[in-house]
Amino acid sequence: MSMIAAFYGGKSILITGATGFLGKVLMEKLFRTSPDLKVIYILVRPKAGQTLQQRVFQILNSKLFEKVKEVCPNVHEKIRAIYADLSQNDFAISKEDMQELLSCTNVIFHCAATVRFDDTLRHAVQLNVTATRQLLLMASQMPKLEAFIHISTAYSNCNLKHIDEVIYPCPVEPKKIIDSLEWLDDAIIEEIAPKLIRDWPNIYTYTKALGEMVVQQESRNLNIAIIRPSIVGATWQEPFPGWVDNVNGPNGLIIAAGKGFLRALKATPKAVADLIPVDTVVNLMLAVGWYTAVHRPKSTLVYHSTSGNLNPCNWHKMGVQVLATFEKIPFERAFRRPYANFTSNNFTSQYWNAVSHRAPAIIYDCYLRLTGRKPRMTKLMNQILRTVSMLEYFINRSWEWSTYNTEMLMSELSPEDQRVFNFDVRQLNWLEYIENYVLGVKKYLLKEDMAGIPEAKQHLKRLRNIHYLFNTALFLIVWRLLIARSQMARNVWFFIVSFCYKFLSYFRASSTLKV
Ligand SMILES: CCCCCCCCCCCCCCCCCCCCCCCCCCCCCC(=O)SCCNC(=O)CCNC(=O)[C@H](O)C(C)(C)COP(=O)(O)OP(=O)(O)OC[C@H]1O[C@@H](n2cnc3c(N)ncnc32)[C@H](O)[C@@H]1OP(=O)(O)O
Ligand SMILES: NC(=O)C1=CN([C@@H]2O[C@H](COP(=O)(O)OP(=O)(O)OC[C@H]3O[C@@H](n4cnc5c(N)ncnc54)[C@H](OP(=O)(O)O)[C@@H]3O)[C@@H](O)[C@H]2O)C=CC1
Repeated sequence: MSMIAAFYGGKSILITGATGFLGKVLMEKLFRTSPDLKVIYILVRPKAGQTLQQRVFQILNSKLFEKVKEVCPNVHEKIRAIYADLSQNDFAISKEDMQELLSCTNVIFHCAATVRFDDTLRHAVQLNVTATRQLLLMASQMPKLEAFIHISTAYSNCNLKHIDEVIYPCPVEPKKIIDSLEWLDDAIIEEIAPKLIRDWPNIYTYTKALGEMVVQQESRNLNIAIIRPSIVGATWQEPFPGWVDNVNGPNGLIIAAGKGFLRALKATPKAVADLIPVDTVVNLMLAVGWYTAVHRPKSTLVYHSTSGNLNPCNWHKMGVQVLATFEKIPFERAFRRPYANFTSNNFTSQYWNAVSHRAPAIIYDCYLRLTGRKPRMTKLMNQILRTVSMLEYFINRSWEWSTYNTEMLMSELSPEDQRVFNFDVRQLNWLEYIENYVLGVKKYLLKEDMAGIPEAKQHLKRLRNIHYLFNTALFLIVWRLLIARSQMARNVWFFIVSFCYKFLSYFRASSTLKV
């Protein structure tokens, strides 16, 4: 019997960010392994014209939840969506809902955040810092609360090279920042933002670091733990391999590469690609929830959910496997054949951007214009290059994350819990994982049918022929222009032609002699 699964039985669990990538997988696993849990409260806002109920309905009816519905047929009754906007005072939760949350919650998983790298400082602080403080305040008024699990990121201290499982202080107190944002206007905030974030690469990682400090300062006598995942990727094993549902992090790049838009990347091939499957992170979260509630560690423990320390894979290996998978299972209607260069040199990277990205986009847009259609490729390419430039920081560096607490927890689990809540990334086979990942992107993100693979392969063959034809024509045009203008080029040309002619004559003569 799994002790962790039993622990969540009969519990009321509050999840923020349940509609996000991590949150959905967390709910799925909770319902599947502890179907006798009492209720999962989720704080949700209406979005994209959908009501709360419609959003929950959509999640529960997705492929991700197919197994859950077998194990826990009354899952609809066990999920209680509460209207909340985490960027508002008191989260804009009604009095009655707040009362219920305060009196019933046993465990909190705080996943909600803005993960955009370019968010405004005001919004990112509201969500990643102030909302965390507000939730901690609520938690301190919950008499039945046993554990508060805060999800941060392994990159919250990416200004350091070696990162321990401790909370590092930020140069400016979070409280000072929260207070000053109340009276500063937006223009001034954006002006001071670069000075505040110093050597953090973006507002996201900086505000996540502030969020951790808030957790430390406002922990009161709560049982709190912090989990820091690195780059969260598709599911490894559960509920099935390769599930993924948004374009963040590597996902968007895999699409861009598979569709042939992205053919060069400024990356350091030997740098560690610290990906961690989302189900591994969720298993660790549930184990940490149990451990924090049952063992009540004296201080706030930080757990790294990273792979580089235990089972490293670098960007070169990852890139090669991604490309190999595109060969086997290509994406449909690719713009160009998937191919890529990793370069760590600025100049070469600019060159590849011009030749491999911008030029084909401009040529294609000319073609669209000539055929009376609206040009769109240059805009799309600019968008992709902007995204890539935001991610470049993370694919050109390596970090060392210590994992003492995570390993300690692994050793505390019973063999059954180690199996059901496996977060031992040493067992991960990267090649298999990446193949399933790319397949998952194709199936669950692009919604492409496997039956379309032969046609996709045909399309790639056509693209290869167009590529050869285009290159040959380009070569001949350039050469013809050179010959017209330069004596030197003409001499070289005559030399090559006469050499070929002599070679052919010799070859013909020797074969005639043999006969
Ligand atoms: C010797 C070597 C030889 C090598 C040979 C082999 C070479 C092989 C090479 C293979 C080529 C490459 C293959 C790929 C291999 C894998 C590469 C993986 C690289 C992975 C890099 C990952 C780095 C992640 C770092 C994460 C660190 C922190 C982790 C976290 O804690 S949190 C989660 C991270 N958060 C995010 O990822 C959010 C990032 N996104 C943003 O901040 C914003 O979206 C934005 C990028 C700033 C863009 O903002 P905009 O307002 O301009 O646009 P908007 O958001 O509205 O989106 C516009 C459209 O763009 C789409 N889009 C969004 N994100 C991405 C994305 N990541 N990739 C692609 N496209 C994206 C979005 O969907 C919109 O589309 P539309 O709706 O159609 O308009
Ligand atoms: N994905 C990754 O690679 C990594 C993620 N993390 C951390 O994991 C956590 C979850 O990330 P992930 O699931 O990927 O992110 P997503 O962007 O997929 O999910 C974010 C969640 O936060 C919710 N949210 C955002 N703003 C509000 C708001 N104002 N009110 C209510 N809810 C809000 C979103 O709700 P809605 O659906 O309404 O937008 C969504 O449910 C975050 O704390 C992130 O920092 C850490 C390391 C890596």
